[in-house]
Amino acid sequence: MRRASSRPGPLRPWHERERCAKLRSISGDCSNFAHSPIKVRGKTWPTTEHFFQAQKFENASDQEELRRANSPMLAARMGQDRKRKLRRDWESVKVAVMREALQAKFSQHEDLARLLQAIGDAKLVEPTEHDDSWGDGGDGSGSNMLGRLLLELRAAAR
Ligand SMILES: Nc1nc(O)c(N)c(N[C@@H]2O[C@H](COP(=O)(O)O)[C@@H](O)[C@H]2O)n1
Repeated sequence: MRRASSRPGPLRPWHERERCAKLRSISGDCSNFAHSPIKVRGKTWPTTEHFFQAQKFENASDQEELRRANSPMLAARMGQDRKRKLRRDWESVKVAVMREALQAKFSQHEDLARLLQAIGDAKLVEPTEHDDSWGDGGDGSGSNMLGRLLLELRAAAR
C-alpha cells in the first residue's frame, strides 16, 4: 500500500496563488524600475533603482556614475557587481535607503500615491525566485521586504 508522503505538495504557481489570496505582484509603476524620477539628497534620480543602487557605494564619483546609468537594469547590474567600493555599513542601512527611495517616489508622484491606495488591502509581493530578501523567493518563502515597505507607506498615507 502506498503511504502518504510527508513532503509538501508541489508549489502552486504564482498566478494561482495570486488568484486565491489577496496578493498583488509588484510590477509596472510600483516597481523600482518604473520611470518615476525622484529628488533626493539634492539630486534627481531617474528611478528608485538608480538611487538605491548608488547608495551602496562609498565614493561620490561611483554614486554619480550609477545615477547616470542609461537604464534601471544597468544601474542594478552596476550596483550588484563588486568593482566599486561597497560602503561597510550597507547591510545595516539598506532597508532604510529603500524606504527613503520609496517615500520620495510616492510623495513626489501623486498618481502613484493614488495607485498604492487603489490596491486596497491586498498584500504586495515581488514574485521572484532570484530574490528571497526583497522578493518572495518565488515560492513565498522570501522576506518580501520591498512589498512590506510599500505596505508600510500605504498604511502611513491612510
Ligand atoms: N527579479 C529580481 N531579480 C533580482 O536579482 C533582484 N535582486 C530583484 N529584486 C530587486 O532588486 C533590487 C535590489 O537588489 P539588490 O539588493 O541589489 O540585490 C530591488 O529593486 C529589488 O526589488 N528582483
